[in-house]
This record gives sequence, C-alpha cells and structure tokens, in this order.
Amino acid sequence: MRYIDLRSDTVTQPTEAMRQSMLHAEVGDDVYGEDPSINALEHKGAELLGKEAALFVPSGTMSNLLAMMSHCQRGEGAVLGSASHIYRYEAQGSAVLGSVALQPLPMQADGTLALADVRAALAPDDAHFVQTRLICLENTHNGKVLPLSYLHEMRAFADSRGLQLHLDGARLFNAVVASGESVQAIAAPFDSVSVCLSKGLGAPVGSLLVGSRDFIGRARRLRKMLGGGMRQAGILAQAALFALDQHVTRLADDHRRAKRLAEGLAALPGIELELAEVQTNMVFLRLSKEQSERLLAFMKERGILFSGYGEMRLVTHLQLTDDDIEEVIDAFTEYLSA
Ligand SMILES: Cc1ncc(COP(=O)(O)O)c(CN[C@H](C(=O)O)[C@H](C)O)c1O
Repeated sequence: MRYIDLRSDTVTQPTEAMRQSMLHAEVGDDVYGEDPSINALEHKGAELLGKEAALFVPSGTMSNLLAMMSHCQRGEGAVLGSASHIYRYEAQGSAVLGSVALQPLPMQADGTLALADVRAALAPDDAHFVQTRLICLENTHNGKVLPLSYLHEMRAFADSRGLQLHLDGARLFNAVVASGESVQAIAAPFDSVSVCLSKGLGAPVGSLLVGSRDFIGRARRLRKMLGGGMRQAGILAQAALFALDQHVTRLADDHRRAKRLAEGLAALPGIELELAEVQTNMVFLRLSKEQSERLLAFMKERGILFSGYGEMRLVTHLQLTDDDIEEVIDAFTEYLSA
C-alpha cells in the first residue's frame, strides 16, 4: 500500500535519477581521505556555506554531537532551546558522550532564544558555575525561519562574550528558499553549521558539518572515535551532490503544498492552526490527545500518516503530489463531518 506519508521529510527516498547518479559514483576509502565523491561533497559544502572546511557525517544527530564536542571541552556549557532537536531528540548525547553541560532556555514562538535569557544564563567566572562556551540555534525550527537580523544580533552578542555560535541547520535550505536569503548569508554568522542532506533534499543518508579547518579537524577525529569513519561512502555522497544540484529550488513546491494544506484545513470546523506559522514545509495542528489518537487511526485507514499527539505535525516533501494534498484535505473533511 502506498501511504501519503506526512510524518517527516526524513522519509524522502532517492529518485530514479538520483539512483542512476549513485550507481556511477567514484568511491575510495574515506578513512584514508581517498573517496573522490566525499571529497567533492565536502569541498562543495564548504564553498556553498562560505566556510573553510566540511565533514560528511552519517546523520544530523552525529553532526550536532561532533559540533558540541568540538566546540566545548568536558564540563563547559552550551546554551540552547529547550524545544531544540539537540536538547530534546538527540538523547542528550552531547552531555552523555561529550560531557557538555546543556543549558536549555525557553524558545520564543518564532524559534529564537530571547537575548535577555541568554545573557542571564551566562555565569560569572567563578568555580561554582558552569562556564558557557557555545550558543546553539536551529533554523528552521518547526518549519519557521529565523530572521537574519536576529542571527546578526546573536553573532554580535557571542563576539561580545567570546562565545562560539552553532547552527543546527537541518532544514537550512528550506530557510534559504523561503527567505530568499543566500546560503552564505544565513551561514555567515555561525562558527559551525550542520546541514541535513537526507531530509527535504532527498538524499538517502547524511549531513554536512561545516566550519573552520581546525574545527573540522577536531570533528573528523571525533567522528572516527565515535565509529563514524566511513569507507566507500561516495555512493551516498554522490546522492548528496545530486540533491544539492537538483533538489534545492524545488523545496518551494514543498512550501507551496504545505501552504495549500494549511489553508484547506484551516477552513474546516474544529481545526486550530496558525496560517502565519506555515513558512516552509510543516503544518502544525492542535487537537486534544483523545482526538489525536482517533484522527491518526482514521487517517491511517485511508493510507495517510502523520505524527504527534496534542500538537500534530504534517510535513510536505519530495515524494508528495498536489493530488496527495487534496486527498488529505478531503480525508480531514470526511473525518470532521462524521
Ligand atoms: C532540527 C533537526 N536537527 C537534527 C535532526 C537529526 O537528524 P538525523 O539524525 O535524523 O539525521 C533532525 C531530525 N528530525 C526528525 C524529524 O523532524 O522527523 C526527528 C524528530 O528526529 C531535526 O529535525
């Protein structure tokens, strides 16, 4: 059965054209630095984001972990959003494996951290307190794009306090396409950026971590220590190169479909959603837990999958069509009129 799968853009699968490209990828042993496709991807990633170097990593979670461990010594602190992926959905790996002290802060509705909260989280240089080394932001966060002015404000603040700035840019290209800002402009304020290639971009595996040559050197060593050294993974890197060439501008289709979905659902009785929050490829609904369970079961019977309880998330991506979106709206209409 083919499902209309709105659980996440992590479910994207390689297109036939991408698979053909993968078939002919040049490969080598990447632990020796000899995989031509990985070397080409890392060179392209560094150039695209305007940084000195890049590292191809098996997942966004590992990419963020390497960033945290490469920025922070054991016992140093990282300020981040309490609803951020790094804090909530990475099993606190940077605390467990990297001994980084995580300092969560409330996230504003737009995904930003209030500067006043960040300032208050920084302790004086006193042996009683964790010394913060890093601030982590997420763009997009729940599909919302961080304003460029905010990024510059956080950069200035980080500089004023001698802090590093990391971006979990799992959906950076969604932010680029939605905002019209260049990749370099969004990446420039950050010392390091993690970009997922396996979400909306449609590669089967992988992320890129970009930053200074020294920073990426530390991250590469840590990746090997964590068992992330790869051999002939150029087959995967070639998919990512294909995605960067062919699948960035088409993200606008995902955003258009999310907007259409949101407008269709917002017109239905009993559906609570904020159209203004639909800036890229995610639509969030707020329903009671009981309603959520009934709704998910009803939709699954009709071959429609999405996730969440209470706040439900519907994510558009490469494998969805305009007809799929209309079918989802029709299914909601049927559910709500039952
Ligand atoms: C902002 C952000 N940063 C990092 C990651 C981790 O990437 P992977 O480890 O899954 O490659 C994700 C994945 N997010 C996944 C999803 O959205 O379905 C789940 C929640 O892990 C992410 O959304």
